[in-house]
Amino acid sequence: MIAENKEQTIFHHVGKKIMTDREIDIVARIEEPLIVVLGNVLSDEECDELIRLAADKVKRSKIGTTREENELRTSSSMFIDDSENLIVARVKKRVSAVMNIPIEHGEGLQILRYTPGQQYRAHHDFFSAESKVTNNRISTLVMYLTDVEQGGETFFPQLKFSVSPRKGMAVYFEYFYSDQMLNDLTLHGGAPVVEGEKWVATQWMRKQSVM
Ligand SMILES: O=C(O)CCC(=O)C(=O)O
Ligand SMILES: [Fe+2]
Repeated sequence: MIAENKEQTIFHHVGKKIMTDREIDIVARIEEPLIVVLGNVLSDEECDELIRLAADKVKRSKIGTTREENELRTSSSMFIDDSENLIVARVKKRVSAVMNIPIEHGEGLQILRYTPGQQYRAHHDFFSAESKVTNNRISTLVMYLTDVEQGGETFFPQLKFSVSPRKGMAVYFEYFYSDQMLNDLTLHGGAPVVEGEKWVATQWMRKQSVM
């Protein structure tokens, strides 16, 4: 039974499909906090193109890419701001429809690459109250651009839940609840890759437009 006092969510899709320019599958969901596993979000070609754009960017210049030195995240990351690119524009439009938030609230697509041993320790995507950030993040879509032979799961330790990376699939979650405890439960990380390479594209949405 769904409790009457269930909190409002941003994600409004029901049933098993989301109709965008692509038919996306709602594979599984946890209700509070809302976590949704999605299938068929990106085509193989779109995944490959996002990886190519990111790899290209690393090669062209070291600007825009950071090899993380801290303990929290050991992967490499870069933002794709290639709005000229037709595939990027199409993906962003789809992502906005899935997340039910205008793309102007998005920070741009962040591409992360993990090689064996690399990981993203458990963290929250929102900024803490002490950070004084006024336009905080409210939701996340992590899209998997590769299959990973072993390891690399997105894990939610408080919920004892994890998602295995699968090319073209994604995991969505949001943390814009009035009950801060629900937001805190969205603690998550990327488990160390054991074998293979893991690439993801993350879209974070903010409460207000960033443009
Ligand atoms: O790599 C993952 O599975 C998680 C990525 C993540 O937490 C993020 O990009 O904020
Ligand atoms: Fe995260």
